[in-house]
Amino acid sequence: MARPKIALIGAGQIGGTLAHLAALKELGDVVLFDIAEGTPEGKALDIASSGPSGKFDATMSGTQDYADIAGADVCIVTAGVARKPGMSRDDLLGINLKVMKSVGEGIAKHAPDAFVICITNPLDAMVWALREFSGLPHEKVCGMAGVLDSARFRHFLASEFNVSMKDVTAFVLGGHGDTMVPLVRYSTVAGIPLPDLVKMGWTTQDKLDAIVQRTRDGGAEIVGLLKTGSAFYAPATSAIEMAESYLKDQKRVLPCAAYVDGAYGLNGFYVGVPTVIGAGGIERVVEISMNKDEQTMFDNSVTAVKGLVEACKGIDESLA
Ligand SMILES: NC(=O)C1=CN([C@@H]2O[C@H](COP(=O)(O)OP(=O)(O)OC[C@H]3O[C@@H](n4cnc5c(N)ncnc54)[C@H](O)[C@@H]3O)[C@@H](O)[C@H]2O)C=CC1
Ligand SMILES: O=C([O-])CC(=O)C(=O)O
Repeated sequence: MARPKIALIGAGQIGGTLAHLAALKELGDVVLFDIAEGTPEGKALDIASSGPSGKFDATMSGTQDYADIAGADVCIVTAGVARKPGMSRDDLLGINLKVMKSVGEGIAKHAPDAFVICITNPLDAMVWALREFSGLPHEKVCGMAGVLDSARFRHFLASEFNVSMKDVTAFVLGGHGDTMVPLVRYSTVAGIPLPDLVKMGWTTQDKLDAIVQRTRDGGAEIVGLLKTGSAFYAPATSAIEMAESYLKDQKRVLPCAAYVDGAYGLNGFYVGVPTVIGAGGIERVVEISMNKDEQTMFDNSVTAVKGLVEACKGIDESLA
């Protein structure tokens, strides 16, 4: 059977890391697409040359021509601009919306059967716009954010408790912005919910609150440290987890920005929710019950994303 084809639209920091991870995990052959001449070709050659020592079989190529993504099984989109210190993700909306238009049209023309994972920020509005521009089925277009935000939460919790990250579960829902919703009640160590761990004296409510806030600020913390761009190792690893679940029909339960139509009282809206990812794409949106506080936080986050979607419609009339 032929290897799957993975098209990476954007060959910058995340795109290059995605290509390397896809190769090391032998998920398929990789095509890197970027408007910056030489960048995708150079990264493809560099990663391909790591194959003999990395011990993988995968072809790598770089291109500026959308025709080369033809027949891709998965497209992961990182094309656009990343923020710098002092900026919010939302400041990227105008510039990255234009990029989503050309990417959406390119995918629609050359890889209409692909499972598309958008990473470009501001994530929830960009994945909505990318779906609109591409016209692909909603279940085949999603956004990566919840896996990353949950991974950060798990990392901080594991450090606090001095336990393996493997035994920590966490769910972060809502939009990928300041209003994201780390769900403490649904986050556990070996199945024990965090509120119980506070009662058991493993940590204090104040420390847990600080970890929740650090999770919300996780992207900005790294932007402040790097100064020239934003996080890329963890974002790429998170998207690869989603791509792998699709390609291998693993049916992983992963939080991602998915089209929600009916669940959570939403009618046709992209926001971070738990999903099942398998060969059908987003096969299911998992609706969990929320208490009053959680619902209020989720509603605030939905309102923030709605504002960004409206801003997109104001910029590009074809979206209105
Ligand atoms: N959803 C999430 O959780 C996260 C999202 N991000 C976002 O991902 C995006 C990419 O981040 P990085 O890879 O660090 O940025 P980067 O600047 O390293 O790479 C972006 C690449 O996109 C290319 N590009 C620009 N316009 C293009 C177009 N029209 N067509 C094709 N390629 C184009 C650029 O030449 C550049 O190589 C940013 O918007 C960033 O904010 C970053 C981290 C996490
Ligand atoms: O913070 C940023 O600009 C990039 C991002 O979305 C993240 O790392 O969570």
